[in-house]
Amino acid sequence: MQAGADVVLRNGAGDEARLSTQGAQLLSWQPAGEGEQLYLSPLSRPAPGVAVRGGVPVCFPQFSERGPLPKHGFVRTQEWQLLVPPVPHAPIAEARFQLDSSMPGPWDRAFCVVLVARLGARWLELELQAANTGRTPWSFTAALHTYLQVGDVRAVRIAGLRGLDYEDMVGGNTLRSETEPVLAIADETDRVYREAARAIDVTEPGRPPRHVTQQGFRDAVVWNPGPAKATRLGDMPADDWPRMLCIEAGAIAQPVELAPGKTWSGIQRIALA
Ligand SMILES: O=P(O)(O)OC[C@H]1O[C@@H](O)[C@H](O)[C@@H](O)[C@@H]1O
Repeated sequence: MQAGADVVLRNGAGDEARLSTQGAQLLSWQPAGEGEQLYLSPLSRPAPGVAVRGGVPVCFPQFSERGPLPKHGFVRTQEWQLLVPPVPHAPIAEARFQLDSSMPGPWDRAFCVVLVARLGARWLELELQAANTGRTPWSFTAALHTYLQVGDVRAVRIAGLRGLDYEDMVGGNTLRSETEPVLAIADETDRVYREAARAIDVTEPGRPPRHVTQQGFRDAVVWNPGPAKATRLGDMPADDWPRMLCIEAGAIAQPVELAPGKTWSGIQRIALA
């Protein structure tokens, strides 16, 4: 069964992005004159309630398995409402999606989440807003789970993480400190870098460098399943692991507490050099 409707953003510079109303998930970003920037698994079969492997899934109100809800929360498999459709050829094309607790779901909190996608010339920004529309406080963790498309992850260099503490989920969940000025990926990597306020630069031969910044989100995740885990994912070709690299903006190590009537916002922006 078909899931979600496509929403296309086109700006005056000729850049294009495509999102789905299922999960308000960004699926494609193609700046004018450049190739596709996001990885989307050819084995992903969109269907109601099924997560799509690739693009930018929105993880809310739970990151990964750090709580009782389904992994990465439930909004990535829900149908969102397109609030403001994009205006074609504007200098910055924008679309706005919303999901709230008026529909019964697995989380008994009164909430409203909004995802704003903004497409500028050679940059793309996603903003996640969360509002407590009820009378009792609640807390959440969240992430914008960005799958960058890369030629070969083993040739990619990731700069900007040195000096940060990170939770190493591959190395038995230990807390370590990043000593490398530049990170290279050779095998499974699954790390939550804390207080990642600095820019992360992703460079590889034959592609313009990608400059990833974030606001509101305190943590950043670097994830690649590596060859062994990739064979167990089921919705991605096993030999595609070198073609993707997740650089995620997250509110993870310290859950965000939201009082009644309050709103939180977090942004991830990717710019091509
Ligand atoms: O397979 P999923 O549910 O989309 O999750 C993918 C990965 O998402 C990452 O954010 C997590 O750090 C990994 O631990 C996890 O495996």
